[in-house]
Amino acid sequence: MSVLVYIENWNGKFKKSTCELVSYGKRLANGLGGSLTLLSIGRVAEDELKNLGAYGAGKILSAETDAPLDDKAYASLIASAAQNSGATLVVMAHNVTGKALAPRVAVRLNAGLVSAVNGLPVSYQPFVVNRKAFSGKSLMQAEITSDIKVITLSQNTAGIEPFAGNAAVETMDASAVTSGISVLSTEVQTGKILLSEADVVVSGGRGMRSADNWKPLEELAGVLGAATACSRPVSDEGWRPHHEHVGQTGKVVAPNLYFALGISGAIQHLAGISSSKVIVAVNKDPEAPIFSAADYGIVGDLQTVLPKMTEAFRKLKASS
Ligand SMILES: Cc1cc2nc3c(=O)[nH]c(=O)nc-3n(C[C@H](O)[C@H](O)[C@H](O)COP(=O)(O)OP(=O)(O)OC[C@H]3O[C@@H](n4cnc5c(N)ncnc54)[C@H](O)[C@@H]3O)c2cc1C
Repeated sequence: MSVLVYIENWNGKFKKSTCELVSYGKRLANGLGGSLTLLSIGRVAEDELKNLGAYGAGKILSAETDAPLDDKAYASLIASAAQNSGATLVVMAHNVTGKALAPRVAVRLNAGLVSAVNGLPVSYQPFVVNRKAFSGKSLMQAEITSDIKVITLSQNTAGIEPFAGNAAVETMDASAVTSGISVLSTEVQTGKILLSEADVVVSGGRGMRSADNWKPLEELAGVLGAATACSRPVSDEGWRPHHEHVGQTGKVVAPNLYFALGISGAIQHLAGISSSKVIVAVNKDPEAPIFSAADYGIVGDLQTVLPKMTEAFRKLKASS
């Protein structure tokens, strides 16, 4: 049973999450006793593609096109690559792109689809996976019984395992990509760390008390090179812009480090941060639910804890 992994690029570059996806694909292929093929769509330099050899990539199909990301066209390319490479398992990231493409690919391949998969399968035969359910509050097991299967992997749930190997890049004909979309203009956000891509996120809740108190949080974010975020009531109050709101009805983030400052830890907030690798919570209430989700917790008042944290990180950075 061979595996096809769709690898998304951002302006011709891959991210750490791509390495996790490739390494995951390799482990799946090993578990199934088959081979791994990667598919890249867009313009990516050969060296960037070959770097993925260190994570288990053997064969990489590079479909070079300048067409904009168009779900219909991309899904058709991924389905063709799966058919041509004989893949019976297609894997994508559980991000905005993967969530849009996976159902289209599954329909084209007449495949069963399970999204938001958590880590490696529970068993390969039958093919059973854990997936996040109830906004990430619990895990459910799902079996895919169709011959061809499609899954999307939740970020930071499989880890990265290095593999020794060289990747061979093959060009795939992308002339079939005829997009029904033409991009009229693009506005690139500059100077700020994008929340969805940030490695570190510093997030504030109603415990920050008011819009005027945000300076210390921004200072901590500045020292850490982090993106800033907030809970929903904070953006509803207008203390912070809506695009910073994280959770079930806001952005889903998956940083390596998430600071929850004055956030109670409601299930709707946790839904947006459950893929974070390490969660640090600061709250004055020792019974706050956020402490059950956090890896590290500080019980204390933000007004005293936050400046001390910033100072400590500043010193650490200066000495390293
Ligand atoms: C359908 C639906 C969808 C929702 N979607 C979202 C969503 O996407 N994202 C989201 O965030 N919420 C969402 N909510 C709201 C959610 O239920 C919670 O109300 C919200 O997350 C609480 O925000 P908070 O933790 O900032 O505020 P609170 O619950 O008020 O918590 C504030 C915390 O700060 C602590 N605190 C207060 N002062 C200090 C201090 N000086 N120092 C340290 N700690 C202090 C308190 O102990 C408390 O734990 C949704 C709700 C519904 C019904």
